[in-house]
Parts: sequence; C-alpha cells; structure tokens
Amino acid sequence: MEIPCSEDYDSHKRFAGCTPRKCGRGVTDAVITREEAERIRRIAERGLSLGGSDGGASILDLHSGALSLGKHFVNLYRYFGDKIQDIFTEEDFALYRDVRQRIQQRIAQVFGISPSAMYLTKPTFFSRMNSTGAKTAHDEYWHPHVDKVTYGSFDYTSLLYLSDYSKDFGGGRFVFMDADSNKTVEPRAGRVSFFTSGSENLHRVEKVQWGTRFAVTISFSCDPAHGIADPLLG
Ligand SMILES: O=C(O)CCC(=O)C(=O)O
Ligand SMILES: [Fe+2]
Repeated sequence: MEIPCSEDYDSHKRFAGCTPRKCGRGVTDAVITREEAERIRRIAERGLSLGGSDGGASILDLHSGALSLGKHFVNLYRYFGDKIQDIFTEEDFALYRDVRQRIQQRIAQVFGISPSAMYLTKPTFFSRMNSTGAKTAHDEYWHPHVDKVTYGSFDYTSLLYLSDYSKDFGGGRFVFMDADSNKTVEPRAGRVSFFTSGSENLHRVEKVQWGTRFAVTISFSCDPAHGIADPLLG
C-alpha cells in the first residue's frame, strides 16, 4: 500500500536509489516460512533466557550484544566471552543473515530501490513482550512513535514476527495510527511487516494481555555511514 511520504526525509541527506520517494507499507507471509520463524524464535528464546527485563519488554541485540537484565542492559558478548559459542551456533547466525537478506530484497523490490543501496542499521533486535508491568521506561513498548524520529538512522523498518496473535499471546497487535482510521497487523510466526520509517507510518503496539510475544525488528538505513555488519560468532 502506497502513502505520501512525510517530510522527515528532507532533514537528512538523500541517497539516490534508496531514500524513500515512494512511501508505504506491506505485509507478507511468503518471504519467511513458519518453520524458519520457529528456528529464529528458538534463537531468541535461548538468548533472552540468559537475561530478561524485570518489566514486560526484553530485548536482545545480536549486533551490539545488548541484552536486557533486570532494570538495565548487559553486553552478552562481554558477559559470556567464549562461552557464547555454547549458546549460539554458526547455523543460527547463517539463518539470521539469510532471513535478513531476503527481507531486504523484498523491501527493495516493493519500493523500487536497489537492495545494495540499503544498509542494515541499529538497533536491530529481538523482542520478548509479556503482560508484566513496566519497571523502567525501556519496558514501555506501547507508546505511539515514528521510527525515524526515535532511531534517526532508519529509512525502512521491518518486523518479523515469531509467535502467533491469539494462540501464543493476547493483545500485542501492531497498529498503524492513520488520521482517518487505524490499521492493525496481527503478528503470526513468519509474517513480515515492513514500512518506510517516517511519520507517514506512526505506529504503536497494543499492550500484551497474556502469553509471550516474540518478534525481531530489522532496520535499514540508506546512509552507509549508519551501516552495521551482520553478527559474527566470537
Ligand atoms: O514489535 C512490533 O510489532 C513493533 C516494534 C516497534 O515498533 C519498534 O521496534 O520500533
Ligand atoms: Fe517502531
């Protein structure tokens, strides 16, 4: 679905063949299989089981190593050192990379840009949400926001869902807050939701009412200076 771009992109340097000229959003169940999503979810579960927020939202960023722990974050790679190789395997990282590349290709295709002009950017992270009350501001995932404003470097945001709305958790739907009406995306394992990151796509996540919701936020910038590498084991 195409929507007019907001002016958010005007205050940043423009990159030909990438910076959104056509804005919009899309949802697909055809890029990542349910089985792949389940494998990715097990990676997220394994990593997040080593930490976890005291409140309802925990994150694990495989790129920076940031892992929620209590009311703070620790660096998983520093904390676990070489033991990280007992937690994640080369296959886990290969799958993560492959999934990231396929999502990148789909976004490029839909928006008519070149996948090689898009750079993975930070933060790109797994999230685990449940109905536990917030203990710090980091747990408050439900606020309406614009990714480009919140995170700066984002031009295209994608969300890969790893669990099913109404089966694994209740609440927790994703909502685009449009002027005329809201549009909701129901998370489902393997579903990819992607959109341009400016104010044309103001959004929020409903509070999770029960169960546990896993997802990955995978983000892209058009600015090579904001690019990050895929995570490496050790
Ligand atoms: O998990 C979701 O559905 C959305 C998360 C989100 O809005 C974000 O990471 O910026
Ligand atoms: Fe967001």
